[in-house]
Amino acid sequence: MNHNPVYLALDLPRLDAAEALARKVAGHIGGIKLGLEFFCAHGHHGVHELHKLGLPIFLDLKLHDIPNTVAGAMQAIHVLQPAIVTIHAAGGRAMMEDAKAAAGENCKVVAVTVLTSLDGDDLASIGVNDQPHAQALRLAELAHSAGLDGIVCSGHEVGAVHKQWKDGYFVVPGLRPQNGGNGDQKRIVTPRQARDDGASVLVIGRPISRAEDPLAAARAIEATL
Ligand SMILES: O=C(O)c1cc(=O)[nH]c(=O)n1[C@@H]1O[C@H](COP(=O)(O)O)[C@@H](O)[C@H]1O
Repeated sequence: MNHNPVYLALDLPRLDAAEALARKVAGHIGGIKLGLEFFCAHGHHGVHELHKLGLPIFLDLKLHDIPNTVAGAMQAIHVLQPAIVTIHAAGGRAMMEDAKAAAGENCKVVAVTVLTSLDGDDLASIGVNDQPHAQALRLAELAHSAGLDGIVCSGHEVGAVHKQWKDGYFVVPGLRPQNGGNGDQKRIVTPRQARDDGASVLVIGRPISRAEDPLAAARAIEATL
């Protein structure tokens, strides 16, 4: 049986609504991604509740602080048994090394390179003069050398990153089916293209959660993979 690479991003303010949505599409996704909105609202309790569905949990906390603080945060979430946790590659090598060392045993630690909501102009405005592609590759190399399991990047970069890091674990958000609107995302591809280019995990939120019929949307995405 093929492993379903889709992790549903549950960016919803209400716990009952998040649980209901996850339950509805559970047969058509491979895991659940709980991010800042969910974690700030529902914390450990919310994660324990979603664990009841029996799907792997991706805790997208995008940690970015001094090494000691990030390592402490990683230890504090062992009890939640996440399958994947995100940190920011821009936190630097020492932060990434210490985060990995502090992670639970079966937890993949992946570093966000360049957010999919940013383009070249956004990078220039924060003093990064490279385009997203070059910056994502640079941070991927740093994450690799720091001993992480993989990175988060857009579908525009995943093919190139895959070529330089053969056994990396690549999380790709910013996915839109053929007929989907961008919203706040600037570097998007289709789920199928990201998978074909080497994505290990496809993060999909609004194309399912905001669809008129989320179950039909999840099924339609699954059928393209
Ligand atoms: O780390 C992430 O998951 C992430 C990184 C990134 O560069 N871009 C990005 O959109 N995400 C997350 O992926 C999800 C995308 O949601 P949708 O745009 O609704 O599919 C959100 O939960 C974001 O927090």
